[in-house]
Formats: sequence, structure tokens, C-alpha cells
Amino acid sequence: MENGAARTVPAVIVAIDGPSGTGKSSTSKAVAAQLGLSYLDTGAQYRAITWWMVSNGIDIGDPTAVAAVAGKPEIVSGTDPSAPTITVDGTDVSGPIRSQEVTSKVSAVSAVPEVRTRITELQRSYAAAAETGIVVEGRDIGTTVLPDADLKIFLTASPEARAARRSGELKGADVQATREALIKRDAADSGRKASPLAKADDAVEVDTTDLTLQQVIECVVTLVEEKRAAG
Ligand SMILES: Nc1ncnc2c1ncn2[C@@H]1O[C@H](COP(=O)(O)OP(=O)(O)O)[C@@H](O)[C@H]1O
Ligand SMILES: Nc1ccn([C@@H]2O[C@H](COP(=O)(O)OP(=O)(O)O)[C@@H](O)[C@H]2O)c(=O)n1
Repeated sequence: MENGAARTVPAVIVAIDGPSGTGKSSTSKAVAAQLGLSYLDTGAQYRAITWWMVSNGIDIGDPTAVAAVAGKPEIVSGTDPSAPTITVDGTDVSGPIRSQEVTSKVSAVSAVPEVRTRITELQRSYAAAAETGIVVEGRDIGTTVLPDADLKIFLTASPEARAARRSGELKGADVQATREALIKRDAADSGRKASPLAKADDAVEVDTTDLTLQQVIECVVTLVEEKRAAG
């Protein structure tokens, strides 16, 4: 390279979507860490706004009430894949956003168009600010948030595998109840009008049912490297 100038690698944008328990978070964090990219957990942002609504006594069942205050909480995501963070109005909410109450209410809040518009803008600003690139995971990243992403992945897995993985995390939670809750949330997320959970036409689908997490990570890293080499 002339004058010893550093080679500039263009920022790469990777969108990873799919239902709950398919491995989006674990895969995205590992891929981002391995490739020196930022990482954004968009589900955590929807969980954070839901936590704020619950904490402020907003009636989640009333979309007009939710829409009216959708602009109020300030949500900040830390995008280091080795230590992702999430705060609402300066408070660390990484623990409370995983509560059963938030999990059971997040689909209703995230179906409200005003909530989606606000959070989508926030997500785009994080993607634009990522110098080396970013792995963004969620439900509508490839279809709506970042339709020009360099690489789109759609992860799937059988409901049984997903429920077993989630109950493993919740230490002894009933697999059957977890499976039912997952299926209910998938149906709400896929069936809503505003930006539903969906595979983009140009996304690569990876069924993770019979793959180890390490195999999924290697598959995605290879796809990113192939894109970079081709581009
Ligand atoms: N391919 C896989 N095989 C086995 N367990 C997995 C696999 N991918 C993820 N897991 C585990 O399943 C759980 C859910 O994964 P996570 O990445 O949080 O999924 P998602 O973000 O899609 O909800 C985690 O405990 C994770 O370690
Ligand atoms: N891009 C996204 C990401 C999450 N969500 C919503 O946020 C919820 C929580 O997402 P999550 O990724 O934390 O869920 P899990 O996969 O961890 O169970 C989903 O069930 C959706 O209702 C969304 O609507 N759009």
C-alpha cells in the first residue's frame, strides 16, 4: 500500500432476524466480537420501553395510551459485544427487562406503530455510527430497519429446541409452558400489522435445530467474510 497508508475496510452491516430462542443474541455477540464489529440487541430496546411503560403504570392493553408516551423514555444501548448494556433515563435495566412480566407484555407494546417508529430511528442511528460495522439482531432488521444490510441472516429452529434452550436458561422452568409462551409471542410478533417478524426475500435462512452454537457462529462468520471478499 502506497505511503504505508492503512487499508480501509468498508463498514459491514449484518442483520440477524428470527423468532425467540433461535440463537440470535449468542450468535450475533460472538460474530461481532470475532470480527471487531459493534453489536445491537434490538429486542432489549423493545423490552426497555416496555419496562418503562410497566413502571409508569401505563395501560399496555391501550395502544393509544402507549402511543401517547412512546417518545418519553430515553433508551441508550451500549454496543460492545463483550459487554452490551441498556439503560432507560440513565438507569441500568439489563436485569429487569428479562422479567416474566416484561416478556409477557413486550409483544403488545412493540406492535404499536409509534413505538416502532421511535425505536427504528434509534436503531438506524446506531448502525450509521458504527465505524467498522455492526451486527444488529431482532425481528424486522432485514425487512424494515436496515433493508440495505450487506448480509441478512434468518435463524430458525424447531419449537421444541427453542423451548428446551430457553427453559435451560430459566433453570428448571417447565418446557411445555415455555414452549406455549414462545409460540404465543411468535404468533403475536408475526401477525402484527406494523413491521412483523418476517424473513427478508434476500436473507439466508439457517435452521439451527441440529447445529451447535459454535457451528452457527462459524457459518455466519464465513458468510460475512465471503461478502467482504466479494464486495
Ligand atoms: N445452536 C444452538 N444449540 C444449542 N443451544 C443454543 C444454540 N444457539 C443458542 N443456544 C442457547 O439457547 C439460548 C437462547 O439463545 P439466544 O441467543 O438468547 O436466542 P435468541 O436471541 O434468538 O432468543 C441460550 O442459552 C443459548 O446459549
Ligand atoms: N426488531 C425487533 C426486536 C424485538 N421485537 C419485540 O421484542 C420482543 C423481545 O425480543 P427479544 O429479542 O428480546 O426476545 P427473545 O428472542 O430474547 O425472546 C419480541 O418478542 C418482539 O415483540 C420487535 O418487535 N422487533
